[in-house]
Amino acid sequence: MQQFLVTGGQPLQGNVTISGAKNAALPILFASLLSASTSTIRNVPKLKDIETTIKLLQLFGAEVSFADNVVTVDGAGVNNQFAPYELVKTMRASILALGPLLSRFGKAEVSLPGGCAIGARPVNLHIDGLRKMGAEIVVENGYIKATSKGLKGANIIMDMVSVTGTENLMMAAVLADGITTIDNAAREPEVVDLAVYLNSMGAKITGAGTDTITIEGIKSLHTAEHSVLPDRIETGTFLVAAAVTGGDVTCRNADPTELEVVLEKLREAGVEISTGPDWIRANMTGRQLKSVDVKTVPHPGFPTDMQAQFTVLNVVAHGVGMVTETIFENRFMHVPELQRMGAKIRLEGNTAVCQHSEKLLAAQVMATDLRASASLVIAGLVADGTTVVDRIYHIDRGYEQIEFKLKGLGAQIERVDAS
Ligand SMILES: CC(=O)N[C@H]1[C@@H](OP(=O)(O)OP(=O)(O)OC[C@H]2O[C@@H](n3ccc(=O)[nH]c3=O)[C@H](O)[C@@H]2O)O[C@H](CO)[C@@H](O)[C@@H]1O
Ligand SMILES: C=C(OP(=O)(O)O)C(=O)O
Repeated sequence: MQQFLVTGGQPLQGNVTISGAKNAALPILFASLLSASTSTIRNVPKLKDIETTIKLLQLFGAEVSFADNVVTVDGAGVNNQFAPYELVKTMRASILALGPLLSRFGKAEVSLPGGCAIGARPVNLHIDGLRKMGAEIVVENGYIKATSKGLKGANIIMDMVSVTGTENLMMAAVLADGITTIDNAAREPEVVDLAVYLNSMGAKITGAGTDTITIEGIKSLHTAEHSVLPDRIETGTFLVAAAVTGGDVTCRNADPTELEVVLEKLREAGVEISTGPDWIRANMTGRQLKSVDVKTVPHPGFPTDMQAQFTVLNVVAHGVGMVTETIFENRFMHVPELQRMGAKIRLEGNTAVCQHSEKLLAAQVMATDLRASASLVIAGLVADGTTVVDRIYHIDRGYEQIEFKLKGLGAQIERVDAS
């Protein structure tokens, strides 16, 4: 197992290039299963989750190549609709195989993803929506077994806003007979990027980015080319790292329109934020960080995937900041680890009350999930001494070459094999 050794004290300075968004690339790769033609997808980040997805696509019978952040998928040979637990358990987004396989082949068997560190994360909304479209679904022996004699368009009202739920149903509806509407749909930029990709393959989707998405089913999809949108969470993570280290960082290949709330919160925290069409600069030189209250909600509100990073920001900042998590029931696993570094945080229900902590001190800490890992690395960048972050396979799920990017900004961080 590998660890990061992070030595604090260096303000981050310079430019960093943002990768394509994991949470857009994953559904887009699964969507390529809907077509028997070849898709070319650019700006795909080289991540563990992408490797897992490619393994799954190959297992289904697709021909896939991945080089220089470009993936090509030829779906002509897909002849297997079984997603085994061994692969699914490492990546929840594997559930996104369900809609496309069922829609194109009339059958799919996908392992239940199971719970994870941040919460139970059930998939009932995916299943209910597909049933509304006429699928027969049983859940037994840990697998979702779905069949259909041809999905039919339906009016689906989602009980809760679900990102992958919306994506799964949107993909399934593309080849269904008739018109599907998804109400209370997720409005995340990654949902929009998936719709843009599907439409470039010939799908008829309108309303993505609003809470009602309409999909007119068609018979088949054709070849397509698409470039994945920039990763707003990776961008936000680097901006927070710049803020807490008192640095000056410009994120290149970033999209400021994707993370307006985060930028507003950073401004409120005293960070000088400037933006251009494809860059965002966070300058903290000579400024004092102030605590901010954040509450996670579905897009366009404050993203849960930035919550752990803002917890660290509030520990470094002056004042008391309340971080409230409303999306996942167990997304404060980073708190006890940050406390080991001297962070003054008190958990009150689903709120972390974060107090300015004079000094963070290096410690051995354990990453428990993707964004928790990012928060521990950020804390290490400001702590006195060398922090050891264990279980960094979590961070490799979602951050492309994070240590090289951080080193490029002057950080002291090394990847080592755990002794
Ligand atoms: C691969 C991907 O895109 N992952 C993102 C996606 O996860 P994901 O799509 O899994 O998250 P959801 O939007 O589905 O989850 C939101 C809430 O709805 C609940 N729920 C969801 C589905 C369901 O069938 N039943 C149910 O109760 C979940 O437990 C959670 O409490 O959106 C999350 C919320 O922005 C992000 O943190 C993840 O990074
Ligand atoms: C929770 C996340 O991802 P996933 O849904 O893939 O677990 C995340 O990206 O922060």
